[in-house]
Amino acid sequence: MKELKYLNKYLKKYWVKIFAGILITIIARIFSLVMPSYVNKSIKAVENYIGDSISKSEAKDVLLEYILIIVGAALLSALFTFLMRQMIINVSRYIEYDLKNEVFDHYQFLNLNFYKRNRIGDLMNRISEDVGQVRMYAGPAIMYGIQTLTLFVCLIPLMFIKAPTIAFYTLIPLPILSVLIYQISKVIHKRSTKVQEYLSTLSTFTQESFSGVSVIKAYCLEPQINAELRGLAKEGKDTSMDLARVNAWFFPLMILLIGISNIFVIYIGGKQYINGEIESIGIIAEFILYVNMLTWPVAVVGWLTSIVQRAEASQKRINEFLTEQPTIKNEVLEPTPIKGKIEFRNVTFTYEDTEITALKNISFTIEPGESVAFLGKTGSGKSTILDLVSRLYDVSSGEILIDDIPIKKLNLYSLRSAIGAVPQDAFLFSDTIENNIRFGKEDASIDEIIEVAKKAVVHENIIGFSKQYNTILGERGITLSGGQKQRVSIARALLKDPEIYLFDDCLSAVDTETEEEILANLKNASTDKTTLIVSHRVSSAKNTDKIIVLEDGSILQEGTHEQLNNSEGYYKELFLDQLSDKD
Ligand SMILES: Nc1ncnc2c1ncn2[C@@H]1O[C@H](COP(=O)(O)OP(=O)(O)OP(=O)(O)O)[C@@H](O)[C@H]1O
Repeated sequence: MKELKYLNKYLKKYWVKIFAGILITIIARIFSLVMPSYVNKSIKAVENYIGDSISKSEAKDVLLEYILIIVGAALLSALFTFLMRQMIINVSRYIEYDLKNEVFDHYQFLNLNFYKRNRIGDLMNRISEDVGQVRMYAGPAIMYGIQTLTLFVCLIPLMFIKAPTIAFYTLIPLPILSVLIYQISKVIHKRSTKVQEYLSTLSTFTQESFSGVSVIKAYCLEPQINAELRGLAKEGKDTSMDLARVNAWFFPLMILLIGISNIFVIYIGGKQYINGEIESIGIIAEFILYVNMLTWPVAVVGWLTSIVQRAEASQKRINEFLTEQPTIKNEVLEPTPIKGKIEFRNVTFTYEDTEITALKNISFTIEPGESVAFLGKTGSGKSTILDLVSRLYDVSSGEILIDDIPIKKLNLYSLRSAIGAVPQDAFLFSDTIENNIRFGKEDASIDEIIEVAKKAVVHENIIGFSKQYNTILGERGITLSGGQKQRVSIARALLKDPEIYLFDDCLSAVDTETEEEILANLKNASTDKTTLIVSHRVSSAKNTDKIIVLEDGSILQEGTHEQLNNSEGYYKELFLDQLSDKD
């Protein structure tokens, strides 16, 4: 229960509802206890009539009164049971909602490293499956727990008062039932976890097969994929059958043990009646009803134990993530305005997970409003520089200053709000094109969106779609070409109108003519903005104020297009190469 203590704050938050729910549960149970004793009384009244102790009309009156009491108590019990579910089950839904929000909010705060260390499927599982298991503790477990406790506390003494011998024999099979249900629940849990695991393997496999269908077709891999799927399906069938087999024991076992209890009641009760130890046969009927009332709660004891164990395991998994602290923290609460000067002082950066030192003792300064291009072979560290400017990572040694202030002394949100980043793999949400661009500025008008789309040279493409800016992208809609995606992503950054632009090789998928048009527009849009452009093409770099060529994490060359073109080296070779390609 150590891990589940985490939920106490939510239980406190909803204590009034929970308390009311508990009271209502107790009342509902007490009303349900009325019926068996009135069934007994009714049978006794019939016996009295048969034995001529009361007249027919007296018997009729008494029976009518008892029936009304039974019906009234049943209705009240039903009403309170309804209210009980409304209270306690609703609370568990509120807690589930709060916990999901808390976990999701926390995920948002964690660094990129966290996402690299953990699989997306696992993150999703903890927020859905695990929170669902925890809800079972916060709702049904509390509800059934109170219900069972109330019933035990009220009913068992009552049974012993009414007929101790029958009560003793009736109760013998019930603890056995409880233990058996607990054991079965444990096996069910183990096997259903296996089924869950299998389902996630199957969905990953099918999702990959559908996403990679063009590769599968091109390489004629259909027979292999089918064979693999058949293998998986057989595994799935076997695990599900295992689960079904153990599930099948649940109800027969319950019925068997109720049956045994009922036989005890009839046998022992019958014997006692014959011997005159109990005054009416009605008591046997009353006890049969008690047995049936007790069966589910007794079974629930075993079930609840396994629910609580599962919830504990799930909360442990949730807590593992909730206690994870982001390494990149905002340490400055008040907003810090950003002008756009960027300085790297002897910056070295090593990725923790791969231990690759992507930048080695790099220094450079970019003045506000300057544009700088970063060139170099793949893996030379260009994108890493941009990630460090956004403070997606903190440097391993050295220092980054923005407007002459160490980056850690800036408000993280002010910094990121002042940056318009266009990543290498443009990511677009499964939403309309309009909303994807609006991401850059939530209150932007459609005219503003069209204006930036024009600057990113994607407007013509968009109006070519039948639904134009309302075209849905992604799985539910159309797939944009690589170049179109990049340009929508550029439009999004332009709409943000930030102080610093970070363009990470974001024109690689557009032809050189469009590239030039976009670059000219970007130049106009970003005259007073600090602009960092990562590229493999000289065409993207030649009009910038400065070019930095990287090699293996170090600066190889630095200067303007003219300066670098007039000296031998990587840049000049690249320029000549690309010039001849263009020709
Ligand atoms: N998130 C990451 N985790 C671990 N290692 C990384 C990560 N990103 C990049 N690296 C490694 O750091 C080095 C520099 O990568 P970076 O992406 O900065 O290069 P790049 O010059 O932008 O390359 P490209 O031109 O291919 O985009 C590479 O060796 C790469 O494998």
